[in-house]
Amino acid sequence: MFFAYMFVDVMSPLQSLIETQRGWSPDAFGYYAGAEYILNVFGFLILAGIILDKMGVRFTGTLSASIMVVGACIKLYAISDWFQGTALDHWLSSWWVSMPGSAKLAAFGFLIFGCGCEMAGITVSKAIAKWFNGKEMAFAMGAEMAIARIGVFAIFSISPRLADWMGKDDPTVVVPVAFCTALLCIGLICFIIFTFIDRAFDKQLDAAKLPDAPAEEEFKLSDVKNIFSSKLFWIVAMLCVLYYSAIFPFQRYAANMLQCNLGIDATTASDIFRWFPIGAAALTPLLGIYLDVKGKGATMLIVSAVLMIMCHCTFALLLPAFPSKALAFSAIIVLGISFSLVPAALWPSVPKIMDERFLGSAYSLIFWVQNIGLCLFPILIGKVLTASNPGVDNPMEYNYTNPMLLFASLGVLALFFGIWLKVLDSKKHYGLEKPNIVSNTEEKVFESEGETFE
Ligand SMILES: C[C@H](NC(=O)[C@@H](N)CCCCN)C(=O)O
Repeated sequence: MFFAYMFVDVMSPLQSLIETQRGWSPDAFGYYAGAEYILNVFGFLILAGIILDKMGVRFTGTLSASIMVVGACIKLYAISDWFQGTALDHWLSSWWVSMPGSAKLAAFGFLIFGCGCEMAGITVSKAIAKWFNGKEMAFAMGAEMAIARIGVFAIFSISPRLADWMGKDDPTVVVPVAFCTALLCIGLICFIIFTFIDRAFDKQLDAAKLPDAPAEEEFKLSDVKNIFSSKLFWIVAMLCVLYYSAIFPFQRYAANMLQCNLGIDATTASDIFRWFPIGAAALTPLLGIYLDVKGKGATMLIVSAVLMIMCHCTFALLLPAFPSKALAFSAIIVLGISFSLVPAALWPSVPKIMDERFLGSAYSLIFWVQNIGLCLFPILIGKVLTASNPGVDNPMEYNYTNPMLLFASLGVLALFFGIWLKVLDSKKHYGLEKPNIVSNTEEKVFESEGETFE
């Protein structure tokens, strides 16, 4: 996931460079960024969850890592000089002309990569739930997410520098993308090694099972229907989509937003923004430990939404009026804290309320709803940015107030769902506020076939 998250954001600090070098407008950049999620939204993620529950972690993980490598290679080719001027480039550039051929093919590669990346995300969550069942699961998930966030930190730090590899006068997006593609190949090899370790772990689990233990229930397609008909599922999924839509799409535009508000170059903007994932990386595992030992998951979700609203309002209204690096830096750090609370509380809560046999599908359905937002919001933000800046050609002069207010409004809605979840939890005792370690020994709410959360 470290390498996958690096690849996801490798172009984020280079928005202005790709605009000047390949003619991608903010709109085109928005379409490219949203492409990561398109196939997932059109059902691939649901299929991925079913594959995961049917075929297991080892098969699905290897498949997903391979898909990421294929998608990355397509994107690398699309932005390379080799693709420029080819027949395919001419043909792709001949229709929907506001989206250059390179942007269309890069978006296609990113779409393939996105299928692998999300499939890998649910696989990793299910694998952690299996390996840490009854133990420090929230800490383990927090640590995994922290490693992924360090990937984002790393890529925001090195991407602009790798782009200058050939010299500051001749920057290129190809070197950073090629570098991350190579890392994905290493990631695939790492996962193949993990499959051997996981097989050995399964043997240990089988050996530890009592001979007369009841056979585990198999995953059934009707489980998907049951998950969909649950109110609690929808609250969790809505909270997830609203919150994450104000984070990941923001990440794509953040560097440029800082450049425009502070009048700084891409490297300086990335150097400020990279502390956002680092703050999240440092805190998520600690909050995971807190959740394992003390609980308070639903409260964490509420606090997180409040912090996010404050930060996006700062970027929308305060930073343009008081363009200070210190202010930008403080808001980025607070947003990092917010971004450690939701993941630390949300993902480890899912195994508390879902049965293990359809945990893959449960994660995939939440990811699916989330992906709809992650797909649409970069596009919407690109459109709002273009509409709010009529006649502005210089990518250093955009006014980001409206896009940032849109992100803040998502936070307000997420806050509403967080409060609803907490109220429901206190009435129906789902155990979301309880410590993780204790609740693992208690009965899951979603126990028997056909039963919904309530
Ligand atoms: C674990 C969680 N991941 C997700 O929410 C993914 N569905 C989205 C990942 C976006 C980058 N492709 C997280 O990172 O908190």
